[in-house]
Amino acid sequence: MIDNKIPLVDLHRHLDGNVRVQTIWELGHQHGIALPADSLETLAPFVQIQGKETSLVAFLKKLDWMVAVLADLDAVQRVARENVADAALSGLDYAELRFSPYYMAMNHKLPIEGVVEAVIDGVNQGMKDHPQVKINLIGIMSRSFGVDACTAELNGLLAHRDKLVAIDLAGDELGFPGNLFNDHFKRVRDSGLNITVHAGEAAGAESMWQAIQELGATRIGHGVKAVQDPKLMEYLAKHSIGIESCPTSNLQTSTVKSLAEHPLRTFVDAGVLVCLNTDDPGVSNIDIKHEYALAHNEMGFSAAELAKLQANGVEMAFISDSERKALYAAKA
Ligand SMILES: O=c1[nH]cnc2c1ncn2[C@@H]1O[C@H](CO)[C@@H](O)[C@H]1O
Ligand SMILES: [Zn+2]
Repeated sequence: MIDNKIPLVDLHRHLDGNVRVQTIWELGHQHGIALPADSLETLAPFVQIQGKETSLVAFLKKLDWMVAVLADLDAVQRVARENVADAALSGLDYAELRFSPYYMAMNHKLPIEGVVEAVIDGVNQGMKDHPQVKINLIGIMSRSFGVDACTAELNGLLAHRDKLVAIDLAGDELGFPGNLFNDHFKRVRDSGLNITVHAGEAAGAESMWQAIQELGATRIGHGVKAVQDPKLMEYLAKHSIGIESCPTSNLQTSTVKSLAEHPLRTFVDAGVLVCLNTDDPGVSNIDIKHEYALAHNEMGFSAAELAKLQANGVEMAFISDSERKALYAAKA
């Protein structure tokens, strides 16, 4: 299902949505944090989706235990390091790991900038241990905690601007629309970082227009609702706005009722640049190969079409052309 001549990438992957159940268990015990279950087996359903949730916000609750155990910066570093190991083990050549330092810091009042540094350190250690995978980091502003929290979060992220490739906006899209964050993204544009925004997931196509035209997004996370707006579809194709598609996540958040309703095929037919991603692999209990298998077995994509999706991911990556060439060269 995977073309071995094309680099395998995952561009939409939350580091704080990928904490191992075992790690939650160990950190909880190490730091005396009361967990909701008394064995690994009974803990899993609290942090992994069973079937599907009724909404995005319900899905996002599963991540809460993943950050509840981040009692100190060592814990943050460990989780970042393990994320690189997980990416390597799942066969990825390149991944963009995104994380929300405010969300990771808030339970134990860790310093936001310290969390950013601990993530960077952990990822660097992970890359030393697993040199077959190259990682870049995307900083997230978690919109669910409001405008001021996002300002503090952005301050912490921009202090390490040179260690990031982009900034994202994630969380409760319906409750906290993108226009609340216009000023934040003005700062991001001034910093020169790339911009990707979660949009058209819980809210409609208008949220994607806002992300592109006002926030300056050049990639969109999910973008499921674009298919309701033919003008937007045309715009996405014409301007090569990349869609980071995450089919399993879309099912589990009830963004789509079934895979038959998933817009991946519509994007491809309309000439929109789109790639496959995991979103929150720990919460969904999947890896990237699962998404390719799903597209093949349940959504009718041929091997050639999967290869195109795989290559789209490389094209959409926030890397230079020489880095893109190096990724391909390593596969030759
Ligand atoms: O699928 C998603 N849609 C929107 N927000 C998400 C999704 N997955 C995780 N987060 C959000 O990203 C931050 C942690 O990286 C948290 O704000 C979490 O709620
Ligand atoms: Zn996401």
